[in-house]
Amino acid sequence: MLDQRWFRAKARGASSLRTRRAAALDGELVHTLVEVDGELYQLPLGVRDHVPDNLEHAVITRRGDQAVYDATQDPELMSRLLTLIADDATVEGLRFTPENGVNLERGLRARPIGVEQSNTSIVFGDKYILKLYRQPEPGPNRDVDLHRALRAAGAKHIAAPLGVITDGDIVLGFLQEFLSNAVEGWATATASVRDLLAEGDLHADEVGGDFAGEAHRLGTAVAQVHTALAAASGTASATPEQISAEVDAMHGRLDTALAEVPQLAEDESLLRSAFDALRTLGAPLTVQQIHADLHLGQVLRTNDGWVLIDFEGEPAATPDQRRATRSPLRDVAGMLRSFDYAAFHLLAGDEADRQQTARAEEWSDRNRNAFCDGYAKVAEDPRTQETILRALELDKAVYEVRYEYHNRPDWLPIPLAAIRRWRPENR
Ligand SMILES: Nc1ncnc2c1ncn2[C@@H]1O[C@H](COP(=O)(O)OP(=O)(O)O)[C@@H](O)[C@H]1O
Ligand SMILES: O=P(O)(O)O[C@H]1O[C@H](CO)[C@@H](O[C@H]2O[C@H](CO)[C@@H](O)[C@H](O)[C@H]2O)[C@H](O)[C@H]1O
Repeated sequence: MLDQRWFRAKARGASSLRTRRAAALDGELVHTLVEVDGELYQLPLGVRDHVPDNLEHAVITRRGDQAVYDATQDPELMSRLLTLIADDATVEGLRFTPENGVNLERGLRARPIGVEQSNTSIVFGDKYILKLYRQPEPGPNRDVDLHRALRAAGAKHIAAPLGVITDGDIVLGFLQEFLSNAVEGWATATASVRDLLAEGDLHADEVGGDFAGEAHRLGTAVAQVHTALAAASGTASATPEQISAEVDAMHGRLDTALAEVPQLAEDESLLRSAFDALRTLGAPLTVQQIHADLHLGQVLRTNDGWVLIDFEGEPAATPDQRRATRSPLRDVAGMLRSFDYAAFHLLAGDEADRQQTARAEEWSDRNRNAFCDGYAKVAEDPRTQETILRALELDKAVYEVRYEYHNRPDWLPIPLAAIRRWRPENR
């Protein structure tokens, strides 16, 4: 577990492991929930006498002739989960439930999605994708609930929810429509930047891979999802106490980042005054349910348009924090930061080449503006709320500084440079 991306407490390690529940779904598939230092993890296990060569990498332990291995890597065992959902089955207290009115196709070949993520996802044929939550929590599951609410509101721009696996009030798995012709926003955006940087003499609007049309459509899609979420679960005006608590939280996140990343110190006062400016906003701040972890890796471009995925919320947030209503501008800020990342990630770690830096800035400005233009077709133009947007972008950049410091130190200059671009002499 310590080697897996989904094991969140890597830095801390693990000192105790306890099996909370083990359910034999059949002779070879054993569903387990284990507690590591009090935190719950989902581990579907395969148990076989003879493990085929292509599953050797998944073996966890052997008991005599029997091997115990990570069942998510075994297409045959995963296909059984789809059959159980299609059958609306209950086995050993686990419920496998299709969404109302959904008839699932059985017998589709399963394959793990293959990318290391916070959870483990399995694709069935080219039709369905099942996300197994590695750290499932008792109580409402935001990803499932918001997909259902958006579906009920007739929202486009999401993948249809098709079924769930539950254990009492714990959602273990979420089956959705698989968008087989989709490509991730991050891949298409960065391909566009690569085209631009390869063409030293051309501007962002002159190269074949210009992304502005896509950024515009993406802005419209995000605003439509916000409008649908507002219709489904309402909006409110944040009280002065709520705003104050949010500003305090921003300062708290900054305190933590400053203690860990010395390079952030020179911009401390810029950051603090951007956060404090929220305390004296002249206008009300509207809050509602939002995506809450939006970036170019959370959007897929299909033949029909953009789709937002993964409504779990911020990875590090507590369940209560995830359920809280937030300003939709937080999602906008996340996406604006992502355009900045896409523009500058190819240059991270290199000596600054002025021409390429200028091109990357141009790409970022062009696509950030196109996104806001697209958003403004459906909802209020985010750029009219400059103070809020600045504070939210900087708060996200502070989060990213810590994230990169711990996970991808080569990319640390990306959020640090973004913060520096807010210095008055650089505006
Ligand atoms: N409905 C879908 N159709 C096609 N691909 C998807 C779909 N949902 C997720 N994916 C792919 O699976 C990856 C992981 O999904 P995500 O919901 O972000 O899981 P995690 O919580 O593990 O990050 C995504 O980055 C995307 O490439
Ligand atoms: O795993 P999550 O998708 O919940 O998010 C975490 O990892 C992201 C990186 O995969 C990280 O995003 C940062 O890098 C992205 C490019 O890889 C960029 O598009 C985002 O704008 C940037 O924030 C995210 O912050 C982290 O929570």
